[in-house]
Amino acid sequence: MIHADWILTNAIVLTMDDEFNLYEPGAVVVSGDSILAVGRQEEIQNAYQAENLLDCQGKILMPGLINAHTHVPMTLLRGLADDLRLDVWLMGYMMPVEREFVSPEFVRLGTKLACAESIRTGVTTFVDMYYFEHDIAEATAEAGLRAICSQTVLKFPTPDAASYEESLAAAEDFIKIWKDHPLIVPSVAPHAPYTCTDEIFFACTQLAQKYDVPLHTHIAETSNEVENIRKEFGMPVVPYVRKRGIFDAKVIAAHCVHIDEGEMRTIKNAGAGVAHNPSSNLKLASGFANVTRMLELGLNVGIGTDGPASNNDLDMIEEIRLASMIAKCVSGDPTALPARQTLAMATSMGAKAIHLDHLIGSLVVGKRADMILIGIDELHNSPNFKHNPDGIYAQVIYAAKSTDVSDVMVNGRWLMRDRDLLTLDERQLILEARSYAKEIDAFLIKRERSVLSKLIAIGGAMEEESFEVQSKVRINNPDAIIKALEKEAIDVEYTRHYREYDTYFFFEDESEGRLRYREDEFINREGKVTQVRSRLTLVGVSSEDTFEHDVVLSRSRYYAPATHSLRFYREYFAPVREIDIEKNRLRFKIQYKGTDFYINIDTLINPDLGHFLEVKSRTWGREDAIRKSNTIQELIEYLGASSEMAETQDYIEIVQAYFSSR
Ligand SMILES: CSC[C@H]1O[C@@H](n2cnc3c(O)ncnc32)[C@H](O)[C@@H]1O
Ligand SMILES: [Zn+2]
Repeated sequence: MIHADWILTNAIVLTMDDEFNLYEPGAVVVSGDSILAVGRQEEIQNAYQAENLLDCQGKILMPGLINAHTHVPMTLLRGLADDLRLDVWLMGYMMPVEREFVSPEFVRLGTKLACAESIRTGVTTFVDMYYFEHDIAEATAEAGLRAICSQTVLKFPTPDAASYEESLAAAEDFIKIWKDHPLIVPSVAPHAPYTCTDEIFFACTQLAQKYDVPLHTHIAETSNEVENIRKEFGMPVVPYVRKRGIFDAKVIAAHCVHIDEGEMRTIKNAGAGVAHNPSSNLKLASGFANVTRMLELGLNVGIGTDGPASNNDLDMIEEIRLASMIAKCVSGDPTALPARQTLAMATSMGAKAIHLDHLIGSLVVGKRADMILIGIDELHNSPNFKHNPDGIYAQVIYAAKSTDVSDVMVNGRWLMRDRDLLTLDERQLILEARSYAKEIDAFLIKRERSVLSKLIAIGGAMEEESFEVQSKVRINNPDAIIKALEKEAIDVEYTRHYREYDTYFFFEDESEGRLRYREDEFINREGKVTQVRSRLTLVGVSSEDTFEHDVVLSRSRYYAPATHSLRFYREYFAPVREIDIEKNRLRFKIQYKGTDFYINIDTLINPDLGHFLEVKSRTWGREDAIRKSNTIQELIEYLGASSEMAETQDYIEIVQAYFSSR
C-alpha cells in the first residue's frame, strides 16, 4: 500500500485530461501539494491508504476553475459606476477613484474579498492585473489561492508609480521576490495599446523574457480601440502589438473581441493565450469575441470574469454558462461551444492559455492538487441522466450554481469545507469594505457636484494665468480690415488661419458655467488642413469686469487639452443642452503702440451670422486693463470699424440670442 495525505472517494471524477477521462465512482489521492493518483475508486482503494479520507457523497470532483483575467482589488469598486461605455467608465470613474484611493491597504482588502468570493465559486487560480501587486500576492498567498499576479505599467502616473520607469522597476523587483513561490507566479502587465507607449511594450517584453514570466495585457477590447489604432498606425491591434515585440514573451491577451482571422493566427503562432470575458464584454457592450473561430483555429482560450467593477462579480460558474450560451447565439448554431469544451476552457485549456498547464488545469498525476467538489442534487440540478456521457458536463455548465461548490482544495490544502471558508473571515471583510465604500461615495458625491471638479478628475484643468481684455464688433467687409492691418502704426508678427468647431455644453445649474469643446483645424496657404487640435474650456458665466466702450475683462476660464472624443465628454459630463458653432478665423498677432494684440477676423458659418472683428490683449492688472481697453477702442477705429457697434457678448451668447429671436 502506498501512503498518502488524502484519499477522496465516492465522486464523479472529471479529470479534464487530454482524453477527458471520467471515473464514476472515482477517487483521487493527494500527497503534499500534488496529485498522487486518479482513477476508479476500487483500484485506488486497493493501492493507497491515507490519514485523511473524504467521502465525496457522489459529488463532482474536478480541477478548480481558472479565472483567466481579472482585477481582484476592484471588489472594492463594485457598483461604483455602471451602464457606461468602457472609456467613460475607465477614464471618467475608475482611474480617478483609483488615483485617490488605491493603496497597499486598499488592494489587500480588495484581494481578500475577491479571494473569498473566488473560493466560493470554485476558483483555484486567477490571473490578476492591478497596482501594488506585491500586496495582492501576499494577500492571495495568505488566503491560499494560486494566482498569476501582474504588475501594471501605464504611460501615465498610477497609484503606485509616478512614471512608467518607476512601474517597470517595481515590476522587476516584484518578479524577483516572487519568482519561485509555490502559489504565486509574478508577471508584468502593459495595460493596453491605448495606455502604453512603444517603449513600455518593448521594456515589458524584455522583462518577461528575462525572468521567463507571462506578459498580461488587454487587446482589442472595443471597436473604438481598434478604430483609433487603425487611424493612427494604419493597422489592427494585433499587428500593432506584434510590431512592439510582445509576442516574444508568453502573452495572456485579455478580451480579443475585435480581432480578425489573421490576427487569431498571429496569436496562435505566437503561442499566446486568450482570456475571454463574456460578462464584462456584454455589460460594457464591447462586443462578442469570436471564440468559436478561435477554437477552430486551435487557439488556447481561457475564461475570465474581468474586474468585479465591470462584471460585477467574480462568479466563474455564471461566466462559463454565459461563454457557452453567447457562442451559440452569436454563431446561430446551438452545437457551438458544447459543455465539455466550455469546461475545458475554464480548466485544462485555460491552464494552457495562461501558460501554467504543466502545473494545473486537470486531475493528472504529478499536477498540483487544485480541486473542487460540486453537488448536483439540488433542486435546480435534478434529476440526473446517465445515458449521455457528456451529460455531466452539461450539468456543470448549464445548471450548476456557485452555491453548489462545497469544497475547495489548492496545493493540497483545504480552503473551503462544506461551504465554510477556512482561511478568510468574510463577515469581517464585508464590514471593512463598507467603510471604504462610504469614503469613496463621499469623494464622488463631491466631485459629481461640480463640472470643474469633474474636469480636474479626468486629467486636470489649468486656470488661465492671465486675463484678457477684449472687444468685438460686427463688420461687413473683412477684406477692408485685412487691408487696414497694413497701415503704418501696425506691425504684424504672424498670421494664422483656422476653422473652429465648437460644441458648448450647458448644465442644469447655470452657475456651473459652460464647457466648450473646440476642434481647431489649422489651414495652410494652400487651404489644406495641416493639424487639428482639441481643447476643453470651462468658462464662468459672468465676465470679471466691463470697461468703457464695451471692452470686457474676460471671464475666469479653466482649460485642458481634450484627449478624448466629443462623445466621451458628452457621456461623462451629461449636459442638459448643447449648441454647435462653426467659424472661420483669421488671426493676426500684431503690435500697436508698443502693445501686443490679437486680431481675429471671424466669420460665423454655422449659424450664418456674418463677420466680426475681435481685438484682444493679455492683461495682468486693473490699471493695465483700463489702459488697454482704451487702446482697443482706438485700434478698432484705426482699422476702420466702428466701436459704436461693439458687442460685450461671447459668440455663444450672440448665437443663443439669435436662436431665441427666431
Ligand atoms: C491595473 S489594472 C489596470 C487598470 O485597468 C482597469 N481596468 C479594469 N477593467 C478593465 C477593462 O475591462 N479594460 C481596461 N481596463 C480595465 C482598472 O481600472 C485599472 O485602472
Ligand atoms: Zn481587464
